[in-house]
This record gives sequence, C-alpha cells and structure tokens, in this order.
Amino acid sequence: MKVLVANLGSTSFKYRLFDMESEEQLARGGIDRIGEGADSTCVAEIGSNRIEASQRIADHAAAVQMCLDQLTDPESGCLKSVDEVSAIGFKAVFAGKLSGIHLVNDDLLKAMESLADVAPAHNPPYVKAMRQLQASFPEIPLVAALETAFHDTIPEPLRMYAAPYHWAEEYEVRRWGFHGASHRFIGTKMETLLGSNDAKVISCHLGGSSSVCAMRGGKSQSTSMGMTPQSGLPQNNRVGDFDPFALRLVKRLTGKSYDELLDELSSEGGLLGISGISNDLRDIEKAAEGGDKRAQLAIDIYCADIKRYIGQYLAILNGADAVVFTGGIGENSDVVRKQVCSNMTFAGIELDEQKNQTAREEGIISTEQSAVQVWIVPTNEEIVVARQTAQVVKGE
Ligand SMILES: Nc1ncnc2c1ncn2[C@@H]1O[C@H](COP(=O)(O)OP(=O)(O)O)[C@@H](O)[C@H]1O
Ligand SMILES: CC(=O)OP(=O)(O)O
Ligand SMILES: [Mg+2]
Repeated sequence: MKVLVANLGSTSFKYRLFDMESEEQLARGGIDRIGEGADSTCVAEIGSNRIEASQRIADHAAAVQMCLDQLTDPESGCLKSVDEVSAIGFKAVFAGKLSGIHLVNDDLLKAMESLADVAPAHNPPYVKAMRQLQASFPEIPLVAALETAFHDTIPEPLRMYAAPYHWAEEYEVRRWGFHGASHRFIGTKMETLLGSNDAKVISCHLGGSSSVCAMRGGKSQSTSMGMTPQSGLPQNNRVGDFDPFALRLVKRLTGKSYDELLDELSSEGGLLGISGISNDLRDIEKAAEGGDKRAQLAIDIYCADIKRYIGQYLAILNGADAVVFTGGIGENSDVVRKQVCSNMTFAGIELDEQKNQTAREEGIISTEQSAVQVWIVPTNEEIVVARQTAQVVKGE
C-alpha cells in the first residue's frame, strides 16, 4: 500500500510517499517560502533522483500540483499514475471537536471552513488543497490527521483557560495544542534514544510555527500553543501569546475593527512584526549579524519565550531527561539553540558549543556532565500521519 502525505506548513509544503508494508520512504520533497512573492527552493528526492529548482510558487495548491507532477514525471518520477496511491494523508490542523483521524468528507471540510477565521494561516490552504484533490482524484481516499488529538492527555488544569467556565463547555474554548504529529514522533523516538518508556522530554518544535511540549512516557502533559496556532511562542508572522485587552485600546485609538486588528496580529506580528524584515529566521539572523537592532530583538524575544516555556515544563515535569530541538529552526539554527540553553546550568542544562555549531543531523549537543541531555532530532511528521492514514484505509 502506497500512502502520500501532504504537510502544508505555514511557510512551506512538504510531502513524503511511503510503501506502508515496509515503511520504506519512496520519495520526499519540500518547497519553502510559499506565498512570500519570492522564489521558493523546491527540492525532491525520488528514489535515487535528486531534483532541485528555484521558482515562484503562488500557494499551497500550486505546491500540491508540483508534487504530483514530480511523482508522475515519466523520467524522474516513481509513479506511472497518481492512482497507484492508496490514500493521501494530510497533517491537518484544526477542526474543533472533530479531532484525531478522519476521512475527508463534507462534514470535515465544513468544520475546517467554519474555523478558517480562527486558524487563518492553516485551514484555508488545507481546505483548498483537499477540495482540489477530491475533484481531481475522486477514487483516492483522503484522510485528515488532526493534530490536536495528541494533546488529549494534558490534565484539565493545564488545558483550561480561566475564562468563564461555560466557554469551555459551550464554545470549546480551551488550550487545544498543535504540532501533535511532530511531538508524537519526538516522544516515540526519544523512548528509543534514551532507552526508557517513562522519559521526561521537552520537545521544542521550532519552525514557521513553533511550539514547546512537555511529555512523560511519550504523552503530552502541556504545550505552548493554546486555542489557536496564533498563540504560545511568537510565530513567523503571527503574534503568539498576547493580552486581548490591548485590542480594545488599539481599536479605540485607530478606529479599526476587531477583525482588522486580529488580521494584523496574524499576518504582521511574530518574527516579521518585531524585525520588520522577514518572517524567515534565515533573513533575520543575517540582518542581526549585520547589526540590525530590530532583527536582534526578534531573536531575543523568541529565544526568551522558548526559555520561559522550558522553565515552566521543568517545573511541571519535576525536571527532564532531555530537551529536544526540531523543526526548520530547531534543526538548523545554532544561534537559537545556544541562546535558549544559555544560563540554564541551575537546571542541569549545559550545551557543548562545538557540537551545537557543527551538528547537522540527529545527535546530542550537550556536554557529558549536563544532567539534562540536549538533542537535535529531525522530525518526521509525515510517517506519523502515514501510519494513521493506513489505519483508516485498512478500517482499523
Ligand atoms: N538554515 C536555517 N537557519 C535558520 N532558520 C532556518 C533555516 N532553515 C529554515 N529555517 C527556518 O525554518 C522555517 C521553516 O520551518 P518548517 O518547520 O519547515 O516550517 P513550517 O512551519 O512551514 O512547517 C523557515 O521559515 C525559517 O524561519
Ligand atoms: C500548527 C502547525 O502545524 O503549523 P506549521 O505547519 O506552520 O508548523
Ligand atoms: Mg510545520
């Protein structure tokens, strides 16, 4: 059984094709900087073929089409036709109480559409891509793996807001949490790497969107994203945690509506809003190296917030066995990892600067005497979604 997984990130598109009998990865590809109006780097590995291109990709729907073209290319592809794929799984984000794994049908699409204003960077591209694929390939089952389900194990006191009690019951206003596929992958992987099925792990998934998750025995105990993917840490261009009453003041001073202000916070906030340069950390790091103060401030605010969550989670878990960095930023930015882990010796966290700078793949980047191990672990959200998709197709 071949399963294709589509991961429509806030800044990127990634896909992987698996043979599910062996879990062999047959192909993978990625496109970054989607919709920024700049050229995207499009990289794919299909069998032994490596394809690299630089071109303008307007949106995620165009990215999905490019993936299908790459896979079915007569020369470098690995499929004669898309019909060889038994199912397409989506690392889908938010459908409220329709959490977990679902076949994509009208009910699911409507639930995601009804929450488009709550998850504006995520739900609209998913719905568009799902509808496009439904129309083009009506015989191929589409499966949505909604990541909020991973956080069902968070205890009630860490899941609820101190809002009026009936908001949780009537409107489902609670800390849902996201990035479930990535945190689940890291939790399972760390059980193997640490040789324990009861490990205390703090997973820092840092990318276009970022979240930190405290896990015990691979189960989520708390996470930084709350009701929506705009919350928690500062995101690429979305605000992160924020006091809602500031809106009343800015509304009064500007005459703008709440909707306009929320749109600003979810498209002109986060790393872009603070730096005024880019929503991509690569550009921000370059500007900060060149002495740009706001770029440096964006990095400082981001790292201070990650540190704050790690501190919270050390308290919640009563210490930790490992802190893990993953995601586009977590795996690639030694600058962020160094700044986050500085001045943490009180908690037994000590980074090995040399290892941090040179590490490119999975490995430990803390010193031998560091009581808490610090790891880089490249995430594989797609294998988690592929397994869930195969379960649905097999009717398990
Ligand atoms: N070499 C790098 N150095 C610093 N940051 C990087 C590097 N490569 C990627 N990034 C950051 O990672 C982000 C993409 O992360 P990723 O987890 O793939 O994103 P998404 O949220 O779209 O799934 C980019 O927007 C950029 O900020
Ligand atoms: C919430 C989420 O999955 O975000 P992203 O795809 O941007 O990492
Ligand atoms: Mg992502």
